Amino acid sequence: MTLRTRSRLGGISRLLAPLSARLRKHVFQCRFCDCSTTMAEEAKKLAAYAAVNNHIQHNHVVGVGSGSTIVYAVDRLAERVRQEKLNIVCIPTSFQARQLVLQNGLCLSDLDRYPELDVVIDGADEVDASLTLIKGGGGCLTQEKIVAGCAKQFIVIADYRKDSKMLGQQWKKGVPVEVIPMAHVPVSRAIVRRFGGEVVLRMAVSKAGPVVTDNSNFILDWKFECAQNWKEVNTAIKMIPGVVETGLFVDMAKRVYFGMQDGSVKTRDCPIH
Ligand SMILES: O=C(CO)[C@H](O)[C@H](O)COP(=O)(O)O
Repeated sequence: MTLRTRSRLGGISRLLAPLSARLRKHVFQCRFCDCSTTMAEEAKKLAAYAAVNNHIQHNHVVGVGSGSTIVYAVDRLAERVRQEKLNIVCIPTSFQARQLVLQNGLCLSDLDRYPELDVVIDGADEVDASLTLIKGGGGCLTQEKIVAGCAKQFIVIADYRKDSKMLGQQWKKGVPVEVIPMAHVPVSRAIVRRFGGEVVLRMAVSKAGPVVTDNSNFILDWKFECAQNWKEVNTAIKMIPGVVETGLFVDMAKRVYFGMQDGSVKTRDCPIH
Protein backbone atom coordinates (compact mmCIF):
# COMPACT_ATOMS: atom_id res chain seq x y z
CA MET A 1 0.00 0.00 0.00
CA THR A 2 1.46 3.41 -0.95
CA LEU A 3 1.77 6.26 1.57
CA ARG A 4 -0.83 8.23 -0.37
CA THR A 5 -3.34 5.36 -0.24
CA ARG A 6 -2.61 4.86 3.46
CA SER A 7 -3.32 8.50 4.22
CA ARG A 8 -6.54 8.43 2.14
CA LEU A 9 -7.70 5.38 4.07
CA GLY A 10 -6.86 7.09 7.36
CA GLY A 11 -8.90 10.15 6.41
CA ILE A 12 -11.87 8.02 5.42
CA SER A 13 -11.65 5.98 8.62
CA ARG A 14 -11.86 9.19 10.66
CA LEU A 15 -14.90 10.30 8.67
CA LEU A 16 -16.59 6.98 9.36
CA ALA A 17 -15.80 6.96 13.08
CA PRO A 18 -19.29 8.02 14.25
CA LEU A 19 -20.95 5.22 12.34
CA SER A 20 -21.79 1.93 13.96
CA ALA A 21 -19.10 -0.73 13.79
CA ARG A 22 -21.11 -2.84 11.40
CA LEU A 23 -21.99 -0.04 9.01
CA ARG A 24 -18.41 1.25 9.16
CA LYS A 25 -17.14 -2.17 8.23
CA HIS A 26 -19.53 -2.33 5.29
CA VAL A 27 -18.83 1.12 3.95
CA PHE A 28 -15.11 0.64 4.34
CA GLN A 29 -15.12 -2.72 2.66
CA CYS A 30 -17.54 -1.64 -0.04
CA ARG A 31 -15.27 1.17 -1.05
CA PHE A 32 -11.98 -0.61 -1.10
CA CYS A 33 -12.36 -4.30 -1.64
CA ASP A 34 -14.65 -6.94 -3.04
CA CYS A 35 -16.99 -6.79 -0.09
CA SER A 36 -20.30 -7.73 -1.67
CA THR A 37 -19.78 -11.25 -0.36
CA THR A 38 -19.13 -10.00 3.17
CA MET A 39 -22.24 -7.84 3.07
CA ALA A 40 -24.39 -10.67 1.77
CA GLU A 41 -23.05 -13.06 4.42
CA GLU A 42 -23.77 -10.51 7.15
CA ALA A 43 -27.27 -10.03 5.73
CA LYS A 44 -27.91 -13.79 5.71
CA LYS A 45 -26.85 -13.99 9.33
CA LEU A 46 -29.14 -11.11 10.34
CA ALA A 47 -32.15 -12.74 8.68
CA ALA A 48 -31.35 -16.17 10.12
CA TYR A 49 -30.86 -14.91 13.68
CA ALA A 50 -34.09 -12.89 13.56
CA ALA A 51 -36.09 -15.90 12.39
CA VAL A 52 -34.65 -18.23 15.03
CA ASN A 53 -35.10 -15.64 17.77
CA ASN A 54 -38.73 -14.97 16.84
CA HIS A 55 -40.10 -18.37 15.85
CA ILE A 56 -38.40 -21.08 17.90
CA GLN A 57 -39.77 -22.11 21.27
CA HIS A 58 -39.22 -24.85 23.83
CA ASN A 59 -40.55 -28.28 22.65
CA HIS A 60 -40.73 -27.24 19.00
CA VAL A 61 -40.27 -29.65 16.13
CA VAL A 62 -38.22 -27.62 13.64
CA GLY A 63 -37.64 -28.20 9.95
CA VAL A 64 -34.11 -27.31 8.90
CA GLY A 65 -33.75 -26.00 5.35
CA SER A 66 -30.76 -26.21 3.03
CA GLY A 67 -28.26 -23.80 1.52
CA SER A 68 -25.81 -21.28 2.88
CA THR A 69 -28.23 -19.03 4.81
CA ILE A 70 -29.53 -21.90 6.89
CA VAL A 71 -26.04 -22.46 8.29
CA TYR A 72 -26.44 -19.25 10.32
CA ALA A 73 -29.89 -20.32 11.52
CA VAL A 74 -28.57 -23.65 12.77
CA ASP A 75 -25.68 -21.85 14.53
CA ARG A 76 -28.16 -19.64 16.35
CA LEU A 77 -30.52 -22.54 17.04
CA ALA A 78 -27.70 -24.55 18.63
CA GLU A 79 -26.70 -21.51 20.68
CA ARG A 80 -30.24 -21.05 21.95
CA VAL A 81 -30.61 -24.75 22.72
CA ARG A 82 -27.41 -24.60 24.82
CA GLN A 83 -28.12 -21.31 26.56
CA GLU A 84 -31.85 -21.73 27.18
CA LYS A 85 -31.84 -25.52 27.53
CA LEU A 86 -34.53 -25.79 24.85
CA ASN A 87 -35.93 -29.16 23.93
CA ILE A 88 -35.91 -29.09 20.11
CA VAL A 89 -36.25 -31.84 17.53
CA CYS A 90 -34.90 -31.15 14.02
CA ILE A 91 -36.18 -32.55 10.74
CA PRO A 92 -33.68 -32.06 7.89
CA THR A 93 -34.55 -31.19 4.28
CA SER A 94 -31.38 -32.60 2.71
CA PHE A 95 -28.17 -34.48 3.35
CA GLN A 96 -26.52 -31.11 4.03
CA ALA A 97 -29.17 -30.17 6.60
CA ARG A 98 -28.79 -33.55 8.30
CA GLN A 99 -25.04 -32.99 8.59
CA LEU A 100 -25.59 -29.50 10.00
CA VAL A 101 -27.96 -30.81 12.65
CA LEU A 102 -25.53 -33.54 13.69
CA GLN A 103 -22.46 -31.30 13.63
CA ASN A 104 -24.21 -28.82 15.91
CA GLY A 105 -25.19 -31.51 18.40
CA LEU A 106 -28.91 -31.02 17.79
CA CYS A 107 -31.53 -33.75 18.05
CA LEU A 108 -32.15 -35.31 14.62
CA SER A 109 -35.42 -36.97 13.68
CA ASP A 110 -37.64 -37.59 10.65
CA LEU A 111 -41.16 -37.25 9.28
CA ASP A 112 -42.02 -40.84 10.28
CA ARG A 113 -41.74 -39.83 13.91
CA TYR A 114 -42.78 -36.17 13.54
CA PRO A 115 -45.09 -35.71 10.53
CA GLU A 116 -46.30 -32.38 11.90
CA LEU A 117 -43.76 -29.61 12.45
CA ASP A 118 -44.15 -26.40 14.41
CA VAL A 119 -41.92 -24.37 12.16
CA VAL A 120 -39.67 -24.79 9.15
CA ILE A 121 -36.91 -22.27 8.48
CA ASP A 122 -35.37 -22.31 5.01
CA GLY A 123 -33.63 -20.10 2.47
CA ALA A 124 -34.84 -19.12 -0.99
CA ASP A 125 -33.33 -18.09 -4.30
CA GLU A 126 -35.96 -15.42 -4.93
CA VAL A 127 -39.05 -14.11 -3.14
CA ASP A 128 -41.68 -12.05 -4.93
CA ALA A 129 -44.16 -9.51 -3.58
CA SER A 130 -46.74 -12.17 -2.66
CA LEU A 131 -44.18 -14.54 -1.15
CA THR A 132 -44.05 -16.92 -4.07
CA LEU A 133 -40.58 -18.45 -3.97
CA ILE A 134 -38.09 -19.96 -6.32
CA LYS A 135 -36.12 -22.60 -4.45
CA GLY A 136 -33.79 -25.38 -5.46
CA GLY A 137 -30.64 -23.47 -6.34
CA GLY A 138 -28.93 -26.04 -4.13
CA GLY A 139 -30.94 -28.90 -5.64
CA CYS A 140 -32.87 -29.80 -2.47
CA LEU A 141 -36.31 -28.56 -3.52
CA THR A 142 -38.24 -31.81 -3.23
CA GLN A 143 -37.42 -32.60 0.39
CA GLU A 144 -37.66 -28.89 1.20
CA LYS A 145 -41.20 -28.75 -0.17
CA ILE A 146 -42.25 -31.95 1.57
CA VAL A 147 -40.99 -30.72 4.94
CA ALA A 148 -42.41 -27.20 4.44
CA GLY A 149 -45.76 -28.76 3.58
CA CYS A 150 -45.84 -30.46 7.00
CA ALA A 151 -45.26 -27.24 8.96
CA LYS A 152 -47.61 -24.95 10.82
CA GLN A 153 -45.30 -22.08 9.91
CA PHE A 154 -42.91 -21.90 6.98
CA ILE A 155 -40.43 -19.09 7.56
CA VAL A 156 -38.00 -17.93 4.88
CA ILE A 157 -34.62 -16.32 5.47
CA ALA A 158 -32.74 -14.49 2.74
CA ASP A 159 -30.39 -11.64 2.04
CA TYR A 160 -31.43 -8.46 0.20
CA ARG A 161 -30.41 -9.91 -3.20
CA LYS A 162 -33.36 -12.31 -3.15
CA ASP A 163 -36.00 -9.62 -2.69
CA SER A 164 -38.03 -9.13 -5.84
CA LYS A 165 -41.35 -7.73 -7.04
CA MET A 166 -41.69 -10.39 -9.73
CA LEU A 167 -39.89 -13.70 -10.08
CA GLY A 168 -37.04 -13.47 -12.55
CA GLN A 169 -36.04 -9.93 -11.60
CA GLN A 170 -33.21 -11.08 -9.37
CA TRP A 171 -32.74 -14.80 -9.92
CA LYS A 172 -31.59 -15.46 -13.49
CA LYS A 173 -30.99 -19.20 -13.31
CA GLY A 174 -34.62 -20.18 -13.79
CA VAL A 175 -37.02 -22.48 -11.97
CA PRO A 176 -35.46 -25.77 -10.87
CA VAL A 177 -37.46 -28.90 -11.65
CA GLU A 178 -36.45 -32.27 -10.21
CA VAL A 179 -37.03 -35.10 -12.69
CA ILE A 180 -36.64 -38.85 -12.90
CA PRO A 181 -33.41 -39.25 -14.94
CA MET A 182 -34.91 -41.20 -17.86
CA ALA A 183 -37.52 -38.45 -18.35
CA HIS A 184 -35.27 -35.41 -18.55
CA VAL A 185 -35.51 -34.97 -22.35
CA PRO A 186 -39.32 -35.38 -22.70
CA VAL A 187 -39.92 -33.20 -19.64
CA SER A 188 -37.64 -30.47 -21.00
CA ARG A 189 -39.44 -30.53 -24.34
CA ALA A 190 -42.87 -30.48 -22.72
CA ILE A 191 -42.01 -27.45 -20.58
CA VAL A 192 -40.66 -25.46 -23.54
CA ARG A 193 -43.60 -26.44 -25.76
CA ARG A 194 -46.13 -25.35 -23.17
CA PHE A 195 -44.44 -22.32 -21.54
CA GLY A 196 -41.58 -21.22 -23.83
CA GLY A 197 -38.16 -20.25 -22.61
CA GLU A 198 -35.27 -22.68 -22.36
CA VAL A 199 -34.59 -25.72 -20.21
CA VAL A 200 -31.08 -26.89 -19.30
CA LEU A 201 -29.98 -30.01 -17.52
CA ARG A 202 -27.97 -28.90 -14.47
CA MET A 203 -24.43 -30.17 -14.75
CA ALA A 204 -22.18 -31.07 -11.83
CA VAL A 205 -19.14 -28.92 -11.12
CA SER A 206 -16.54 -31.37 -9.87
CA LYS A 207 -17.92 -34.54 -11.41
CA ALA A 208 -18.55 -35.43 -15.03
CA GLY A 209 -22.22 -35.43 -15.96
CA PRO A 210 -25.35 -34.01 -14.37
CA VAL A 211 -26.07 -33.02 -10.78
CA VAL A 212 -27.68 -35.96 -8.97
CA THR A 213 -30.04 -34.99 -6.16
CA ASP A 214 -30.35 -36.51 -2.69
CA ASN A 215 -33.20 -38.54 -4.22
CA SER A 216 -31.01 -39.82 -7.10
CA ASN A 217 -32.77 -37.64 -9.67
CA PHE A 218 -31.71 -34.90 -12.11
CA ILE A 219 -32.41 -31.17 -11.99
CA LEU A 220 -33.66 -29.14 -14.93
CA ASP A 221 -33.43 -25.36 -14.81
CA TRP A 222 -36.25 -23.72 -16.74
CA LYS A 223 -35.27 -20.22 -17.83
CA PHE A 224 -38.68 -18.68 -18.33
CA GLU A 225 -39.29 -15.65 -20.51
CA CYS A 226 -41.95 -13.68 -18.70
CA ALA A 227 -44.09 -13.48 -15.57
CA GLN A 228 -46.68 -16.20 -15.26
CA ASN A 229 -49.51 -17.36 -13.07
CA TRP A 230 -47.12 -19.35 -10.90
CA LYS A 231 -49.78 -21.42 -9.20
CA GLU A 232 -51.05 -22.69 -12.57
CA VAL A 233 -47.55 -23.19 -13.92
CA ASN A 234 -46.52 -25.17 -10.84
CA THR A 235 -49.55 -27.45 -11.15
CA ALA A 236 -49.10 -27.91 -14.91
CA ILE A 237 -45.40 -28.79 -14.65
CA LYS A 238 -46.08 -31.22 -11.84
CA MET A 239 -48.54 -33.04 -14.10
CA ILE A 240 -45.86 -33.84 -16.71
CA PRO A 241 -44.91 -37.52 -16.36
CA GLY A 242 -41.41 -37.79 -14.89
CA VAL A 243 -41.55 -34.55 -12.88
CA VAL A 244 -40.88 -35.14 -9.20
CA GLU A 245 -41.23 -31.56 -7.94
CA THR A 246 -40.78 -27.94 -8.95
CA GLY A 247 -38.90 -25.20 -7.15
CA LEU A 248 -41.99 -22.96 -7.22
CA PHE A 249 -43.31 -22.57 -3.68
CA VAL A 250 -46.71 -20.93 -4.00
CA ASP A 251 -48.84 -19.95 -0.97
CA MET A 252 -46.52 -21.77 1.39
CA ALA A 253 -44.37 -19.15 3.14
CA LYS A 254 -45.87 -17.31 6.07
CA ARG A 255 -43.12 -14.73 6.54
CA VAL A 256 -39.80 -13.85 4.98
CA TYR A 257 -36.91 -12.18 6.78
CA PHE A 258 -34.57 -10.22 4.53
CA GLY A 259 -31.21 -9.17 5.93
CA MET A 260 -30.54 -5.76 4.43
CA GLN A 261 -27.36 -3.95 3.38
CA ASP A 262 -27.72 -1.32 6.09
CA GLY A 263 -27.75 -3.92 8.87
CA SER A 264 -31.53 -3.92 9.35
CA VAL A 265 -33.95 -6.81 8.89
CA LYS A 266 -37.03 -6.38 6.70
CA THR A 267 -39.99 -8.73 6.98
CA ARG A 268 -42.77 -9.50 4.54
CA ASP A 269 -45.86 -11.45 5.52
CA CYS A 270 -48.06 -13.55 3.33
CA PRO A 271 -51.52 -11.98 3.04
CA ILE A 272 -53.30 -15.34 3.25
CA HIS A 273 -51.59 -16.96 6.24
O1 LIG B 1 -33.56 -23.97 -2.09
C1 LIG B 1 -32.44 -24.10 -1.65
C2 LIG B 1 -31.64 -25.31 -1.85
O2 LIG B 1 -32.32 -26.23 -2.66
C3 LIG B 1 -31.83 -23.00 -0.85
O3 LIG B 1 -32.63 -22.75 0.24
C4 LIG B 1 -31.73 -21.80 -1.73
O4 LIG B 1 -30.95 -22.16 -2.88
C5 LIG B 1 -31.06 -20.64 -1.01
O5 LIG B 1 -29.73 -20.95 -0.76
P1 LIG B 1 -28.75 -19.92 -0.08
O6 LIG B 1 -29.19 -19.75 1.33
O7 LIG B 1 -27.40 -20.57 -0.23
O8 LIG B 1 -28.85 -18.64 -0.88
